[in-house]
Amino acid sequence: MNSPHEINVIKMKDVSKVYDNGAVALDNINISIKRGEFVFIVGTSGAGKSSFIKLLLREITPTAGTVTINGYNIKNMDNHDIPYLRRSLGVIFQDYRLLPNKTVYENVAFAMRVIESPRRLILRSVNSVLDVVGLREKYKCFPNQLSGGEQQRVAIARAIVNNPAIVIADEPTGNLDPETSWEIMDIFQRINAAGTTIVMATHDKTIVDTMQKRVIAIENGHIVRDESIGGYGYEI
Ligand SMILES: Nc1ncnc2c1ncn2[C@@H]1O[C@H](COP(=O)(O)OP(=O)(O)OP(=O)(O)O)[C@@H](O)[C@H]1O
Repeated sequence: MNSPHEINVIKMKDVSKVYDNGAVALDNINISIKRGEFVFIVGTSGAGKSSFIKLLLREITPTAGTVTINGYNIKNMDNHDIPYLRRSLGVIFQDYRLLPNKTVYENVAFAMRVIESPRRLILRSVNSVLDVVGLREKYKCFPNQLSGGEQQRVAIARAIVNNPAIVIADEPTGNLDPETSWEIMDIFQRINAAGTTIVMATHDKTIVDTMQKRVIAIENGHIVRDESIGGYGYEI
């Protein structure tokens, strides 16, 4: 079922994830994230953050309960709905994951080619998102000719080029120095201000404490805190 006007773009109801070896990564999680929210996911190592993110990306399915993303129940989806779900999500990782032998332009355009967007639309959209991340002049560069921060900006451009409802970022500033991290956060703020929901897992205390956004803290597979304006909450 696709309900693009649903207010909750992410919903987890009584969700548990138990891996094959018996490890309980998530235990009875209940959350709703509304369209346009900016949410930090925090927690100590092994708390369950990656499992939470993997559920959102449908890399794993819940052992129990229901995960609904942009109106799709990720567990019992029709095959023809899967590309639509993917299109409603933009994903950014700590290690950028760019294609090394493609230029900046081609890395971003690739996300549109795989969904068979028309060439003219690709040209217009890629130029427009390269403007958003401030990399229009570097469109011909290859990833190894860019700094870490620039590579992450390409990854952001690629994540947003298909206009997703939700951007999921897993430790996007984990490899970056503080100043560059703030450049990335400025871009996220702008994307969020334009209406995109952002869910970001992070260990960066300064960023979480400064941004004053919703914070969901996970510990031992449980949500131990969910504050609409929160802080990091852990000593580092
Ligand atoms: N594929 C797997 N098979 C078995 N157990 C797993 C698997 N992935 C994670 N786990 C276990 O599930 C629990 C939660 O792990 P998860 O990776 O979600 O934590 P995390 O909060 O992302 O940690 P980190 O911050 O270190 O990445 C841990 O006890 C982990 O050992």
